[in-house]
Amino acid sequence: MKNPKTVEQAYQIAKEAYAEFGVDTDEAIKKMEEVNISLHCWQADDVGGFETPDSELSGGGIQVTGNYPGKARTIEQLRADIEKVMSLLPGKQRLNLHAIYGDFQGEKVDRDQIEIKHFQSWVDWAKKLGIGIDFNPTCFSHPYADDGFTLSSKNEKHRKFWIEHVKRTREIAAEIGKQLGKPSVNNIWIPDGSKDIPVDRAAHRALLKESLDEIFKTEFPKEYLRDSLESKLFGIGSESMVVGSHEFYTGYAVRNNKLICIDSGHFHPTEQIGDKVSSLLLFVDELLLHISRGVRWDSDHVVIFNDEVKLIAEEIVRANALKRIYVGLDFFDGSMNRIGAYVVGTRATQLAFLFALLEPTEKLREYEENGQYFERLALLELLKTKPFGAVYDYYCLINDVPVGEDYITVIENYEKEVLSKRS
Ligand SMILES: C[C@H](O)[C@H](O)[C@@H](O)C(=O)CO
Ligand SMILES: [Mn+2]
Repeated sequence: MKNPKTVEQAYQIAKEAYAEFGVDTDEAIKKMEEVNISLHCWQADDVGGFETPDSELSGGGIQVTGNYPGKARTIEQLRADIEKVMSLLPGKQRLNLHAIYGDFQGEKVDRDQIEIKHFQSWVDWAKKLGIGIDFNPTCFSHPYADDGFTLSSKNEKHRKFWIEHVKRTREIAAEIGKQLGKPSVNNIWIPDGSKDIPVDRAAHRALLKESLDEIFKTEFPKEYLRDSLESKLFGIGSESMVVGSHEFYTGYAVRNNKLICIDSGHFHPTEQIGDKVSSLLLFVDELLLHISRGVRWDSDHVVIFNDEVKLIAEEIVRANALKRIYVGLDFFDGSMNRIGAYVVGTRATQLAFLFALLEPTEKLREYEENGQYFERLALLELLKTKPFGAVYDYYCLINDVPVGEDYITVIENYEKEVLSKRS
């Protein structure tokens, strides 16, 4: 176990190193309070949900691979897992819930029938923990989504069914926000798309617009509900067209004052997601992030502290926009200890924000304005070798959570004592 004295000493050295650049490490740690990460419930059970005891992800252009033992099979198990994850993370998190994770008590409740009563036990649980809850309609793993279309379906019966589902998720999210005293972000992502070259993109996009107009007819107070729209470039089985493209939702969100959700796994691999932040923030009030890691055709690998995530955090901090950003995660990996995956991914995201908060941005801007480009590049490079790990360790220490590799043993023990005993 890490010796707290050593952690403090390392922090003092780091504090001095950053002070040489005019950066106050205490202030950076304080600012981390504004980085309130929404933990996606679906990493704990491979996006199965609780509609039936054996619910599994199907379709939707997304896929979970791996069969590592210990996935959560009940609400109680999922809550225990999330609480375990939270006990290993500094700062305060939120929970991001999908509509298929209701407390249905063995009753068959179709998606167009869900109500707040199915989520009340989640709200009560969140109240106890003092956390907020975000929400999502689930427009996949359902027979009415099997043909690849939901809100943009040409089948009127199916389209109406999904419109009703999404309307209900907005009502539920608004009630969650009201009861918890923190707005709930209801993020709409639909899988609609086409494997091969479609000829009627226009009709599907017109239908999606019509469906959204109908869904958003009802207004809810902003302090209870935020509406967000998530685009995607392609999915598995929707390689040739996704109806809800980036252009579609950017246009819709700007015109209708909605949040845009940027999922970092949903763009072309050479696109820099961080580059989008300063543009979008000029035209929408707030953004939702789904921090993920795309690897080849998969958009949902466990987040690591890579250049992609670093740039996203840097651009948000440089734009002084932490208060306008909701940070969520979106990855699902069934090939490793799922609790470990959460902690690695969330800590990596926190590390990216802390790294950004430790940047001497004013100095870098000064170099840039003077045309001192070598100096700008040199400083950016030097920052990569500064002791930000010691600052993160100290952040963990003062939050009373395991420092550094200490969390690995805790998770191994949880696996031995809890996860391995699940059937
Ligand atoms: C389960 C989520 O809704 C889903 O991952 C969505 O956010 C997405 O990113 C689909 O690729
Ligand atoms: Mn996503």
